[in-house]
Amino acid sequence: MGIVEKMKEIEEEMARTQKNKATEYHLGLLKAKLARYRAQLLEPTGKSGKAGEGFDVQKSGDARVALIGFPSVGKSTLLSKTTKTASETAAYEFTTLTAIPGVIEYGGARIQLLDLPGIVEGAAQGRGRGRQVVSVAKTADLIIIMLDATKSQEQRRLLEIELDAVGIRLNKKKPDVVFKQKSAGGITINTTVKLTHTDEKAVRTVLAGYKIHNCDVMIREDITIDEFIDVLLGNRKYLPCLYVFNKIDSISMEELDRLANLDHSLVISCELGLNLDYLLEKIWENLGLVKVYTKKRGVHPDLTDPICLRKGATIEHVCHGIHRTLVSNFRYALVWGKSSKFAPHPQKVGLTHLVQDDDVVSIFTK
Ligand SMILES: Nc1nc2c(ncn2[C@@H]2O[C@H](COP(=O)(O)OP(=O)(O)OP(=O)(O)O)[C@@H](O)[C@H]2O)c(=O)[nH]1
Ligand SMILES: [K+]
Ligand SMILES: [Mg+2]
Repeated sequence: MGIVEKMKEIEEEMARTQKNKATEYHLGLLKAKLARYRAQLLEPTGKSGKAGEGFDVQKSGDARVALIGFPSVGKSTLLSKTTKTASETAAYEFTTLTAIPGVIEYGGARIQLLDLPGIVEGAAQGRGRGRQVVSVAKTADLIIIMLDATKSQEQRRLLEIELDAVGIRLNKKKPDVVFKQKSAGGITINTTVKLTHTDEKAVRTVLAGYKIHNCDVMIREDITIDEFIDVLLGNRKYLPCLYVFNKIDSISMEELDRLANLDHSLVISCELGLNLDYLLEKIWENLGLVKVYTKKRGVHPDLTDPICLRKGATIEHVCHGIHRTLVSNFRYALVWGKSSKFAPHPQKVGLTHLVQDDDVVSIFTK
């Protein structure tokens, strides 16, 4: 029996099993088993390139955004409208058959936008090019789930299931759980909050399911058992996601209003170019990019060519952005802007200083 069939059997058994106190642990075990099979399913199967890479597209620029959606929702139209790259668009499904990268230039950043083939239900299990598509999604810094505003809302849930199946968690933080495996000493479970979605026994059952008999677990958040399994497996990707409803030229104002107000959602029309600027703004915001301008002694900062960094970046990252060897000759830096505690005056800082958006930085070397 192949993995997909085995998974199907477990899913069927889970569906058959009534959910109550008595079956909770059995269901927990089944869930753990299912998650293990899913992981196996995603193991690379030999020749087709790098592990889980899917399509062979080089990452470039400051961040990568992946366009995920059913066929013909307008993904390629969006790429063609927001970048200099043209991707074939047509009224028929599966027009796009491979990954097509374009570059969005925004706020001094170069953001790689990946147009991808449309995916269908069962993509994660290998239907169509779905598995490749969802693998590429895992390499992105932001996912755009593109939806056809004229079609049923069911689309969104189906896409979420596909991404979930490959370990992508959308708009979620990594659960606050510390898990440490040991070679002896049994299982210790500590909790700092009251668990309302699961309990210690369920956690122990799952650990048994993974044949883990010695470990320390510290739970610092009211997690579900699924979230605990995520921590255990460890290879989950927690990514921001924007739900973009396209083709609003073809829906009523009431419907438009409703969609625009959903969480993490916005509405656009690629065809009419409606709201595309707002989309770019939201992409920037959700990527959490920070731009820093550099300044040489005695001259004005170069405002045309910022260095783009991730939120949480330090002066050390700025140095790397300028030159590879700068860090080894580093003496101190002066920073102007939001991160200077003497703003509007500069602050003298070291390599570990956190920079903020729009800071100006001067590096002084030995
Ligand atoms: N009404 C309307 N149609 C649009 C809009 N954007 C795209 N379309 C149309 O939708 C159809 C599909 O567009 P594509 O860009 O090829 O869609 P896709 O998601 O890339 O499709 P696949 O590559 O097949 O997965 C084309 O006929 C487009 O002209 C829009 O904003 N409004
Ligand atoms: K199409
Ligand atoms: Mg396309």
